[in-house]
Amino acid sequence: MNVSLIARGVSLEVPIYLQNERSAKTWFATLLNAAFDPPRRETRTVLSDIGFEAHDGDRIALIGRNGAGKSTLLRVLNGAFTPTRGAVEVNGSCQALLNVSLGFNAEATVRENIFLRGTAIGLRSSQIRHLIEPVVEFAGLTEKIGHRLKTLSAGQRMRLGFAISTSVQHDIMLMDEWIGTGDTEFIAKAKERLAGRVDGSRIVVLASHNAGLLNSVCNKGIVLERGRMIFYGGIKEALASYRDLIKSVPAEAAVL
Ligand SMILES: Nc1ncnc2c1ncn2[C@@H]1O[C@H](COP(=O)(O)OP(=O)(O)OP(=O)(O)O)[C@@H](O)[C@H]1O
Repeated sequence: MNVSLIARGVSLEVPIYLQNERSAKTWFATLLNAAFDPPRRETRTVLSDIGFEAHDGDRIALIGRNGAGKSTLLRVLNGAFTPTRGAVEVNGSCQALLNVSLGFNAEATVRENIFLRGTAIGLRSSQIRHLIEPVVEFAGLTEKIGHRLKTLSAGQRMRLGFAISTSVQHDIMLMDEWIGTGDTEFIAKAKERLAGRVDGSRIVVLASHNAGLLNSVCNKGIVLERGRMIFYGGIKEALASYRDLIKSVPAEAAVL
C-alpha cells in the first residue's frame, strides 16, 4: 500500500474573545463590567492555505518561530482540528506524539487508562490486552498497575503516556518537540524507542526548534511564518531559509 499525507489548501480560523481593559475597584464596578461589557468575539486565522504532499520516505521538519503554527498544523494533520477550509488526506495508519498525557482519566487506574488511551488511538481491545504488560514495564510502573492515575507523579504520568503512544508502530508519525520530564534513565530509553519508531515509519513530520535534531532526522522542511507556508523543500535549504527569515523580519512583526 502506498502511504501518503496530503494537505490541500488547509486554513484554520479559531474564535478568540477579547476583553476591554476594565477596572475592578469595587465589587459593584466588577459586577457592572461583567454584565455590560462582555468579551468581543473575533476570529483569527491560525493557518492559511497550507498545501504539501508527503510520500514514502519523507521526513518533514516543521520549522518556525514560537506561535508560527507548527503544533496547530500537526493537530490538523492528526484530525484533532478540522480545517475551516481545505482538506487533509491520510493514506496509512497515523501515530501522533503531540501531548503524551492528553486524554487520561485521573480517577481511573493505570490499567484502565491504558485501555482508554489504546481505544482513543484506534487499537482493538485484543491488541490492548497484549500491550498492558509491555507498556507498564517500559514505563517502570508494573507495581502501580492497579493504582489510580491521580496518585502518580507528573513524570510517571508522562512515562505512561509515552509508553502507550509509542507501543505500536504506525506508517505515519507526527511529532511535536518532545520535552522530557522523565529522569535521565527514562529519557535515554525513550530516545532509543523514538529512534526505532522514526526508522520504522514511512512518513515522519517533526516540529522542533532544534536544528541539529531536524538535520539528523529529516530530509525535507516546511518553514511556517504567521500560519503561512513560506518554504517547502530540502532540509538544508529550509533551515537556511528560516535563518534568513529570522535575520530579515523582527520577531514582533511575526506575531499573529
Ligand atoms: N485555540 C486557539 N485559540 C486562539 N489562538 C490559538 C489557538 N490555538 C493556537 N492559537 C494561536 O495560533 C498561533 C500558533 O500556535 P501554535 O501552538 O501552533 O504555534 P507553534 O508554532 O507550535 O509555537 P511554539 O514553537 O511556541 O510551540 C499562536 O499565536 C497561538 O496563540
